[in-house]
Amino acid sequence: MTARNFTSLPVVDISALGGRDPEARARTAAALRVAARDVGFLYVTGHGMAPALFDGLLAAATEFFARPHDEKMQVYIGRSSNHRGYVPVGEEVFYGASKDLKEAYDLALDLPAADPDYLAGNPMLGPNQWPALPGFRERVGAYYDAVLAVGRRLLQGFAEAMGEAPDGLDHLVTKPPSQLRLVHYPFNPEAKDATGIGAHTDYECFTLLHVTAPGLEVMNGAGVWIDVPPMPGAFVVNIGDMMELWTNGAFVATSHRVRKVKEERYSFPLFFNVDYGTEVEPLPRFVDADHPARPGLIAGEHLFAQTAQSFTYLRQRLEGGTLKLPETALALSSFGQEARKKAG
Ligand SMILES: O=C(O)CCC(=O)C(=O)O
Ligand SMILES: [Fe+2]
Repeated sequence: MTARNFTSLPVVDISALGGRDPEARARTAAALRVAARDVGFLYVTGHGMAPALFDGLLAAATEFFARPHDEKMQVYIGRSSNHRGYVPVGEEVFYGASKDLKEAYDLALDLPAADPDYLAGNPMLGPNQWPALPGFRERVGAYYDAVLAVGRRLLQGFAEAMGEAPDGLDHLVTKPPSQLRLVHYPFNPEAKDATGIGAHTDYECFTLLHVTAPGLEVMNGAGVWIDVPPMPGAFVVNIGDMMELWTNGAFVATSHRVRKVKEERYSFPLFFNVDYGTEVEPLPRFVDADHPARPGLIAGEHLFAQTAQSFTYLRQRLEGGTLKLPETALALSSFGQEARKKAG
């Protein structure tokens, strides 16, 4: 078995990140580098998040998804200009045209309505749409703040793993379009062939995922789907498109999917991103004659372009001409193993 033909995920304890012991930090960064290069997915322990935050998030999500459809549609994502709110079953269609069997509630950094980027029409930045459920905003907001702080520490570990100074990327994260999704996969015994979520890579730097049940599968270098069961107390972390690009493909944005669920399932990915306007291009140390630099991208435009191609309400705005894709927009599945397969 070569390292890229992994059959399980590495586990990395990140408690040394942000600490005072540079050697322990460097060992953590080295472990992150191996995991990012050989697998693109890992379990992260030692993150320090209190269990009550997960419990509060799950309770809030359970209450929200149990509300009647009409009530959830009061915060329908298509009512927002910055991609926040309720995503009903069937709204999202991934590459390969699988209609996912899931509903979601999407939020991100909760900016004031007076934020200049929001007022200027940025499609990803601005305020959240909050449902009128007592305690929802408090519990979900507390989780968001805590997981984003873990993400900032992890970014320092990945920066060092890429050969940068640990704080070398911090200045790129001042107002990031880092989205938290509350995803509910209902159990449907009738569904014969529905995937929970079609195969894809994540569009940001990396993802911190908390799930309640098995179902996630990741593709290894041989194209074989590997099960990723939840590990209690650990985050599942995966490399996204931006880190694949910074490393010119040395780190892999590993394709993943959720197969048809055998039980009701909740999942909570936090997609950690850099600021909307960040120009991401391969770092020079990853470029040589055998590895020519891939074209760069604007982080937020990439996120928006990918999102706009997979959400029905945005595709309708594109078709209706009220919305335009950025000029640099790539097709879906331009990263990860699927892209490698397409390239032959
Ligand atoms: O539900 C999961 O386990 C993964 C969800 C996911 O991959 C995503 O939302 O991007
Ligand atoms: Fe994903």
